[in-house]
Amino acid sequence: MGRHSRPHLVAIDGPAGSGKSSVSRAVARRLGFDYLDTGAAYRALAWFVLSKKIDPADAQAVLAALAGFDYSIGIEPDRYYVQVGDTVVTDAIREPEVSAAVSDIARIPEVRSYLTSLFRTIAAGSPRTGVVVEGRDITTVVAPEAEVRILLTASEEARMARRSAEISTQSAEAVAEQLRSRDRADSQVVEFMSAADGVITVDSTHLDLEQTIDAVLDVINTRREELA
Ligand SMILES: Nc1ncnc2c1ncn2[C@@H]1O[C@H](COP(=O)(O)OP(=O)(O)OP(=O)(O)O)[C@@H](O)[C@H]1O
Ligand SMILES: Nc1ccn([C@@H]2O[C@H](COP(=O)(O)O)[C@@H](O)[C@H]2O)c(=O)n1
Repeated sequence: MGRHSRPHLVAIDGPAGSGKSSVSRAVARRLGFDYLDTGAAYRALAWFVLSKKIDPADAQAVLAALAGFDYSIGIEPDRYYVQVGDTVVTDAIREPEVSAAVSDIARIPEVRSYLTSLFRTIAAGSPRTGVVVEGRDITTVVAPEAEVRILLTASEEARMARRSAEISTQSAEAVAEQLRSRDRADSQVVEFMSAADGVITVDSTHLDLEQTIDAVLDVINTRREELA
């Protein structure tokens, strides 16, 4: 595919377990777009900080560590990986201790502005015609200019049930409490429970994964027709 001036952006936000990653990746595949998982960078930084025995709540120490944070991510939907230095951390960043530490990292304003500019650089460098970017503040902070902006929601009950179906090493109650407390902490820093002006809500509570992917594709196609 030849170079172009700027890839089209689809911005998707939502709470933990709403289906952002699985839906965004599938949508990117169908559109021939790249897929940028922004939560992976916050998680990778949390992993990096923990690996150095730094307290994630110690903002000064985290910021000092940021200088040595050598991060890379695969944005092709079928070549997804997350790497810090020479270490592939694709699976390690999903471990419960990283999930428990990540909100402390994400509340540090300098971390947010550093990663926001990294996300913009990565998305702008995509050789494809578009990028689906997902996270918590993509529609509002990272890419408020995106052509299509979507808030992907689902009831708390549905999100907990989906997440606990994935995790066999912890009780459903423990998984639910972790999800709830992460959303509570993250909500103090960014707004992702209700849609900002111009952001379209897709509620997947009563949809299965395929239906949700189709609903998001419908929103994208309608919006792109409006803009054409
Ligand atoms: N509409 C849906 N119906 C049923 N299951 C779904 C649906 N959407 C997503 N899932 C499943 O729910 C789980 C959580 O989805 P996913 O990891 O994509 O959420 P997320 O919003 O990226 O979460 P997090 O922010 O915690 O990383 C996955 O197992 C996914 O397959
Ligand atoms: N745009 C974003 C994306 C993520 N975060 C923080 O990272 C955590 C992990 O995100 P997942 O999508 O992988 O669950 C999340 O809990 C937030 O703390 C963020 O702040 N902004």
